[in-house]
Amino acid sequence: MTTAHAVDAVRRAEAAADPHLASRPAGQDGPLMLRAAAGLAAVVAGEVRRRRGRLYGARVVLLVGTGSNGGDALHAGARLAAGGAQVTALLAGPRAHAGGLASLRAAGGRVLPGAASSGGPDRPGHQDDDRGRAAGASSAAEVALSGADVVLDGLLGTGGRPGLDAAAAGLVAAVPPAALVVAVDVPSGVDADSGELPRDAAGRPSCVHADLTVTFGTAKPALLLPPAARVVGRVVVVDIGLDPAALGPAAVEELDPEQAALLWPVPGPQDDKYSRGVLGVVAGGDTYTGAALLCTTAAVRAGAGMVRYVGPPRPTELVRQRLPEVVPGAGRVQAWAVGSGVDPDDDAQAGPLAQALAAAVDDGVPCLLDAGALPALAARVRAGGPLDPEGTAVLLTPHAGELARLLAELGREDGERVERSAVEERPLEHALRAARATGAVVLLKGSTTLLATPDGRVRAQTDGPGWLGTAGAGDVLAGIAGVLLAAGLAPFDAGALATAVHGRAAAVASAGGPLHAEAVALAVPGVVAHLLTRREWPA
Ligand SMILES: NC(=O)C1=CN([C@@H]2O[C@H](COP(=O)(O)OP(=O)(O)OC[C@H]3O[C@@H](n4cnc5c(N)ncnc54)[C@H](O)[C@@H]3O)[C@@H](O)[C@H]2O)[C@@H](O)CC1
Ligand SMILES: Nc1ncnc2c1ncn2[C@@H]1O[C@H](COP(=O)(O)OP(=O)(O)O)[C@@H](O)[C@H]1O
Ligand SMILES: [K+]
Repeated sequence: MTTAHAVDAVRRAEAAADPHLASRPAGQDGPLMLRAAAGLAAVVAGEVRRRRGRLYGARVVLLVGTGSNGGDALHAGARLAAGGAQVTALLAGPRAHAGGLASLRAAGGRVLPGAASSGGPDRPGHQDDDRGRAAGASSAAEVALSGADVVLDGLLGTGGRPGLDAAAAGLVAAVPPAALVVAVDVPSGVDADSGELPRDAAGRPSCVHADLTVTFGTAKPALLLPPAARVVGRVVVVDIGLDPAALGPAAVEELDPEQAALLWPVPGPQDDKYSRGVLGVVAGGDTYTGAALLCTTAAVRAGAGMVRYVGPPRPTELVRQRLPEVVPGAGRVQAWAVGSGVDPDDDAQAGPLAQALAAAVDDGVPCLLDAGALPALAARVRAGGPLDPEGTAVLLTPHAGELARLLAELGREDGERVERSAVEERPLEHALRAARATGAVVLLKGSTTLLATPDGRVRAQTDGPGWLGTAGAGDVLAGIAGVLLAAGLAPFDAGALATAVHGRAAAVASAGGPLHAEAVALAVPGVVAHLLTRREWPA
């Protein structure tokens, strides 16, 4: 499991690991920063050697803010300079970390003012110009950056307020596209705890876009969470000697292949189709017949003991023709997956949908509620309050637009409006809110899919290629997750595992090019076989 811890928890663990942390005089840096810098330098040196053969002569530019994040970059820069790299530090602020500066200078590195508006490294360069645009980099900084092979972003770490000031933004804008951008601890500008990306006046994310993030002790939540996950690149965690017990429980988790393989239900000799789990599907209708096919195909391919399809004659006939394994009509099930491609005004599907919801609420039958089933849930919660998370196993699978509508529906009496854009900008806040308000586990779909429980546990999965954003992909996810619910997995596990397998199946179906939703469903058995036999995802 990849885990991330909140900034507060990291600070407590750092204080526990180094009791002298707060009292050390400037310039005398303790073991934690020196380990962080050593680990950072080793990762960067390895990456440079992989790319250009050797570290000697590589042009490394450090973007240095005023805090300890800049200190890490400067100490790492000193090590890289000692290894033969040409290292230039560009100072974004009026001061920089004393110990780091001394060590870089001693190793032969250069130190330059970064911002155009600053007269020297000792003068502030923070003012926005009168239109609020970035102040731009100094000409010396522009020259240094234009030839950089590697840029280390040490502007802001866990002590940073979200967003870049004008001086920092000017430096970041001058980073050449070909340079390898390595974020120190977190890409500067992101909100380390929430994963939110502040925007500049033109609406663009005001943060560093990294190819690689080297983080210390444990990942920070933003490295796993949407929307920040898309600006962090590959994440490498450097061990700096923090005690896991001092870190406490993770704020965010991501399933890795070992966990996924352990969770995936494997039938034994004692099993039959009923013990493995029967999934009932209420999906599609006379309009969206495809949703019925995609959801049931995914369920069959994900290894359901049995799939029952409930719907009007036209989709039922299509399912019967294409999937001889599927049993038409309602009956006993171990879980329901309902709502994918169901028009909330479809009278034919309203009855089965309501029955599945009632079975979930009254009898605790596990239930996935997607798309067209979400309004019925909102109505149920408005009438009867949140579901009991102990007595029910309900997984909601909205995309951002559906989550906005669900929250608006739940807050209708208060006249609340929730825009899709607000969910996209602050997905963690909205997913947690929906989980608390409904008593269900919320799976918020997107390029990074977020899972939140009513008691505040969070997982984030970034497994699929952008090609997965295609019509019907959500119906396939519902089929996979439904099978896992029917096999007895808790909604939080079923949702995360289904998301991971769905994303990896999309990668296989895509092989770098376009895919269609059915191909994702068809790729599921191969991905699961690979996972179970090798404990890793297919390449
Ligand atoms: N404390 C420790 O034990 C360790 C800390 N480490 C490093 O220290 C970092 C945290 O250092 P700090 O707490 O000094 O914080 P930062 O280095 O993140 O920055 C804090 C400084 O930046 C200024 N600032 C904050 N937001 C700003 C913004 N938006 N624009 C301009 N200036 C802004 C603040 O006034 C402050 O001077 C970590 O991310 C990590 O890189 C590592 O060396 C590992 C050990
Ligand atoms: N940019 C993206 N990168 C990776 N996966 C994505 C991206 N956009 C969407 N997805 C995934 O594709 C699926 C789309 O589901 P959904 O929005 O319900 O579409 P539909 O209703 O057409 O099936 C979700 O699993 C989502 O996580
Ligand atoms: K940084």
